[in-house]
Amino acid sequence: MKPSVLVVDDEIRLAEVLSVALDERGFDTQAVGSVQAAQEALGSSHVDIVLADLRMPDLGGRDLLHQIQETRPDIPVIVMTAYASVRDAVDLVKEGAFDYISKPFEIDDVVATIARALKLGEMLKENRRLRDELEEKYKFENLSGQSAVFRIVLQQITEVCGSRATVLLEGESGTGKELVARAIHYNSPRHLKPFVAVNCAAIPEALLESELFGHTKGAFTGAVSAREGRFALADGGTLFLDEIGDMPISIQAKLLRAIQEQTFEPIGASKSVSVDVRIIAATHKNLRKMIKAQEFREDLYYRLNIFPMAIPPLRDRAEDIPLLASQFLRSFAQDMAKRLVGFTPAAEAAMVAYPWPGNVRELQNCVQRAVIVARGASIDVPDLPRYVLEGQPKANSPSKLPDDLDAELAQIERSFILKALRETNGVQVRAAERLGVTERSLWHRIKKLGIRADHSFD
Ligand SMILES: Nc1ncnc2c1ncn2[C@@H]1O[C@H](COP(=O)(O)OP(=O)(O)OP(=O)(O)O)[C@@H](O)[C@H]1O
Repeated sequence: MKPSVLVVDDEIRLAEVLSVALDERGFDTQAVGSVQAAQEALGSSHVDIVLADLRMPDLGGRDLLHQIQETRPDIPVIVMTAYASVRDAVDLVKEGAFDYISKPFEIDDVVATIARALKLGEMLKENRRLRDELEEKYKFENLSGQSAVFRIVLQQITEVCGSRATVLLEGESGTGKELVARAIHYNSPRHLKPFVAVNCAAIPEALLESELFGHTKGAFTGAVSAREGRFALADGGTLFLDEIGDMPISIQAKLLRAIQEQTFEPIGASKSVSVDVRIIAATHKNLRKMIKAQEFREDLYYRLNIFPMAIPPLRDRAEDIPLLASQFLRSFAQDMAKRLVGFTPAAEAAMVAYPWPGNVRELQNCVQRAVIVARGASIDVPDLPRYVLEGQPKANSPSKLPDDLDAELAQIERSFILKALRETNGVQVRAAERLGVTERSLWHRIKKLGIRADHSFD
């Protein structure tokens, strides 16, 4: 396809002459006489490059440049100007125009400038494609779950994503905290700026301060050159501090100041650096307990805990397991080019009943493995890792296979729940505690199994 050029000049004759000359050089050119006409052309046809006259009587080249930057940032704009206005054209280049050409111009110069702009345009389009892909990946529709507890999470993301509020995500490992953090960022006004993640548990204490705040050249042995920290890299965007509970107490004061005042000194620097960074922190540890044990600063906790979100463990939203599992199945089967239609009811029941201590990550790994080993059209019980099945309370005689696994598992679950209710005189909070599940999870199971509240529990 020929590269398409839009020429905008109120002296329409000039625009047309240029257009003919460019067409002869292999371009597909349109000539229009005003900014409004240019906007229409941009809206209705394919345009790679815009050549706009700086001065036009109604809206000028500057207005058009700004509009294109807003709406079509991947289209480079070349400004055409009379010699007397070169200064203004230079200003427009500073404001983001690709280049300027001064009238009267040689057509070869124009073609050379367009060729350079096209290269840039291709790069911008590629960047945009990558960014769209990334945004698509973290759009929060990609956070799957329809259970009531998970809907609360989705609702909270909607509430908080538009603001700059610090978010504290609390939840077990593998529950999706990082995915939630990304969903908040990519749905916030900061989405075009970086999302920078730091796993505080994975970086040795001696390096963490420099990793976060950067250092000057020679600040310490080994600092052979200056390095920007993650705070500076996240400027304008979001800094995700994962495993904040593992942040050494020695760095917590500096972190608190950086969050509070949005300034910090890189190691070895005498001047402060100012940034504009939104913080999302995550932890699987109980920070309140850590405060009591003097392992976490209380002031930092309050600063982080502006908008707390509890990300539920998978066992508390067991009704989401089939949905998540089939999504993972589809994606892994596609990656491995395998034809798999789904799970057998028995395999699904086994997954729903397993408590998934590693949460969604563990489920994802389990499905991946099952997709690899599956030989039939559906994933069946033997395709699941043994631990998923062994995670179930064992049947009376493990060597005897049940004829109906679903019914067998339901029966086992039912008898344990009844036993727990009996031992706690029907007090569900205490029965849930005994069974190591939340009250909500127990309630769902009671409902699913049809255990009546007035049951005698025998
Ligand atoms: N609701 C969800 N829908 C789809 N995929 C999910 C969901 N929650 C988590 N995942 C997937 O599960 C995996 C673990 O999620 P993530 O890394 O966000 O968890 P985490 O809580 O940050 O874990 P850790 O505390 O161990 O860092 C990821 O591959 C993620 O894509």
